[in-house]
Amino acid sequence: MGKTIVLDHPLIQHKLTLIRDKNTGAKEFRELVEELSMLLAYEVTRDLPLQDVEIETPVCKATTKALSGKKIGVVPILRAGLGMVEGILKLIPAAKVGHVGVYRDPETLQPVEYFCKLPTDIAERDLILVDPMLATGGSAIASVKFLKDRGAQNIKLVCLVAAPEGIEAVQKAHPDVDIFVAAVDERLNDHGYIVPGLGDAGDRLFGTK
Ligand SMILES: O=P(O)(O)OC[C@H]1O[C@H](OP(=O)(O)OP(=O)(O)O)[C@H](O)[C@@H]1O
Ligand SMILES: O=c1cc[nH]c(=O)[nH]1
Ligand SMILES: [Mg+2]
Repeated sequence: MGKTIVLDHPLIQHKLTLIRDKNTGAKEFRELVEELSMLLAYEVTRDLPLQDVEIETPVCKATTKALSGKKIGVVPILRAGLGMVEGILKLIPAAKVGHVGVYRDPETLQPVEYFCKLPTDIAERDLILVDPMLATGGSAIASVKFLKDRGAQNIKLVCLVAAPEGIEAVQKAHPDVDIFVAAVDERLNDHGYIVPGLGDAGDRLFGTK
């Protein structure tokens, strides 16, 4: 079974409260999602491999650590996942970015796939799949399958707010995928929205409501 890691650092909890507030406008919402993504990325990349490098400090020669160059891919689930990309790229600028387009049908809540553009060497990369919201889990499950069908083997799912139902569904469908979240909320409402949640992340990021 994949692990679910809840990242409850005080800075993360504080910024989450700000984006949950319905009075937070699109500009501040976008900035906070970027900052939160950066804070999550710090923990998500904790297991990146290092190698010894020889350098010379102003004082002496030294053997120190540097990233060994593991290939990473960041894959946002369109649209809302786009809001998380810049924050992660600030920490790992060499990562390549793939895009998976999935929206949730508002009536059936079933995921509808409409776009996919991935780096050609996707199978060699460790992937960080990002979406602010994990509700029923349908979109994330379909996106992980998308990536696996194209050869991806090592996928981490990174979300801001998750419902217990969504976590359980992803763990069941893809037990090899670890999930990193800033908060696990109470439940889903009758319309499949996370309670208390933050509303529709895509609409709040892009001002489409
Ligand atoms: O876990 P699920 O029940 O599948 O719901 C979560 C999905 O819903 C939202 O996307 P939405 O369909 O609103 O598309 P958008 O990002 O284009 O707004 C959200 O960003 C997730 O992708
Ligand atoms: O609460 C929710 C559920 C799905 N998608 C969102 O953007 N928010
Ligand atoms: Mg949306």
